[in-house]
Amino acid sequence: MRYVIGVDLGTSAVKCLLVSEGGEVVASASRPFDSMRIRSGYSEQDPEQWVQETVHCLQAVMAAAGVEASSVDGISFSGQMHGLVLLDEQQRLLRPAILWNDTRTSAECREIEATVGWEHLLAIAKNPALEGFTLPKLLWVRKHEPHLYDRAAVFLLPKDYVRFRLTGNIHAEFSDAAGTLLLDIPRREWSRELCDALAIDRGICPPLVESHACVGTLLPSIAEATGLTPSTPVFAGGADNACGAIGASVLEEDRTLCSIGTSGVILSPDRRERDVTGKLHYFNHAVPGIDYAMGVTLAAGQSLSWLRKLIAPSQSYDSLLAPIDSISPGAGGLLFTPYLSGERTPHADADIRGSFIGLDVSHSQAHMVRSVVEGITFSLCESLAILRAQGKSVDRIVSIGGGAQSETWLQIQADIFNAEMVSLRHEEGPGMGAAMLAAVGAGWFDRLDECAAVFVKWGRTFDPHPSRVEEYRQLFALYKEVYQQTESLSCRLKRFRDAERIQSV
Ligand SMILES: Nc1ncnc2c1ncn2[C@@H]1O[C@H](COP(=O)(O)OP(=O)(O)O)[C@@H](O)[C@H]1O
Ligand SMILES: O=C(CO)[C@@H](O)[C@H](O)COP(=O)(O)O
Repeated sequence: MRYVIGVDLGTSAVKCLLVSEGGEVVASASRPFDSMRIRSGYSEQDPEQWVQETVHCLQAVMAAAGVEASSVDGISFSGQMHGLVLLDEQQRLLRPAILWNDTRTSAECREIEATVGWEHLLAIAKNPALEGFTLPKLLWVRKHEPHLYDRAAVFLLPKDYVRFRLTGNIHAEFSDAAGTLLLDIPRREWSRELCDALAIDRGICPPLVESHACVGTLLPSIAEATGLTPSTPVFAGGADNACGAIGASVLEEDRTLCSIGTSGVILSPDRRERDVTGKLHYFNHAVPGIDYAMGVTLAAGQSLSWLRKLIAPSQSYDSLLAPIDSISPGAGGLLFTPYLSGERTPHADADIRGSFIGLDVSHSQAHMVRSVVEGITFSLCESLAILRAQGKSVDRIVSIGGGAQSETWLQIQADIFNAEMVSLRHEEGPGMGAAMLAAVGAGWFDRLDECAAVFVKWGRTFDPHPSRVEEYRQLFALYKEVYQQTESLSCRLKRFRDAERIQSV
């Protein structure tokens, strides 16, 4: 039997999967990370911790599976998007990584828009300047930490840094590069025009390769630490949302994905540039020749993990969600907006913050949990509504991520989205897409759709229930008003939030 390994560098953890030729997960391992939030809006992680925990997980899957190291035909990666990792001439880290959910860069976003122009930016990078993207972070470091910026020789995205440390080779691939705002998406090259306009040395951008390209083999020290052989081929991989889509067989325009991890995503492949108006993100897929449109809720699963940590830290997600099944849509008149770290879609607003509206003395913990689950799903429904308004008919959605582990939540997704929800038989997350990129890179299959036909195994289907669809239609209209009503309040509360504080989440 032959195997491949998919590594998913998530925000809350790294997960490694050892996958057989039949697409079965033979062994898996996961190790959690913390994020550092030294101020409101800041979010950083230590890239060294990513490397250590990845090596630990690789060692754990090899030990658990007990397979010959020589039977592993390749490793590939999926990773949290947009994070900035800066290296000096000696390829040493200059500072902690600034993550996708860090929103300190509003001033830099305005600077990019003013210098490049909105239309021009959309023509080249296909996206507006958003705080989470990599380019504004680079400009922030240049402005606030010039002593570090001056020493920067190259920037990397999170999974590309881990892959570099495992192979010694520096690369980026298109699906993640698209989320930097420095890629000329139509030309598939780092944008000379954007670099020149913003006075960025194009030499700081890493060389670009395809997602299934072989970029080297394991360093001897890594092979020894993990139990793999130094000749194991390593393939570039993709952005976590692209890999999540691959692992769920969302490869063509007729499919749509809902992913609820730390963030939440509605993603649909696109060959026609239906949305390059900046309402949704528009990125290269890790599937050759196709792009995708995507809307992002910054704190999706994170809103639930935040609530659990506050009110029931010892409860599992399963037991936290068990009582919400007996509560009706609308959680007894309680609405939640998940803007815990600002928002991206449909409100590109770093200053908005979340709210519970309608708290009543009769509300229990279960009402709060249900309203958080509903609020996250309403937020994703706003992205879905944009896709539908652009003419995409969405009747069936594949649901992945931590949020797809709960049947109650899957039914709520069906009722709020008014679409049939399909889960995967084994919810493995984007690591499966990474394993599939390794399987194609290793030559097991010529194309990802051929691989998907073998690897992707469907789970249960959840149909929308007409009466609940109607109730949620009415609640969704109220939910959408909460942003309008709280926007100015959130803005005026900002100076109180900005009081410095140190915490880890
Ligand atoms: N059993 C569960 N039921 C419902 N939600 C869950 C469950 N397990 C995890 N989650 C949600 O999924 C989130 C983690 O999803 P995951 O895909 O593992 O995250 P990431 O890839 O961003 O690190 C948690 O924050 C939580 O909100
Ligand atoms: O910023 C985005 C997409 O634009 C996020 O989706 C990150 O890619 C993090 O993903 P998760 O850790 O939630 O999977």
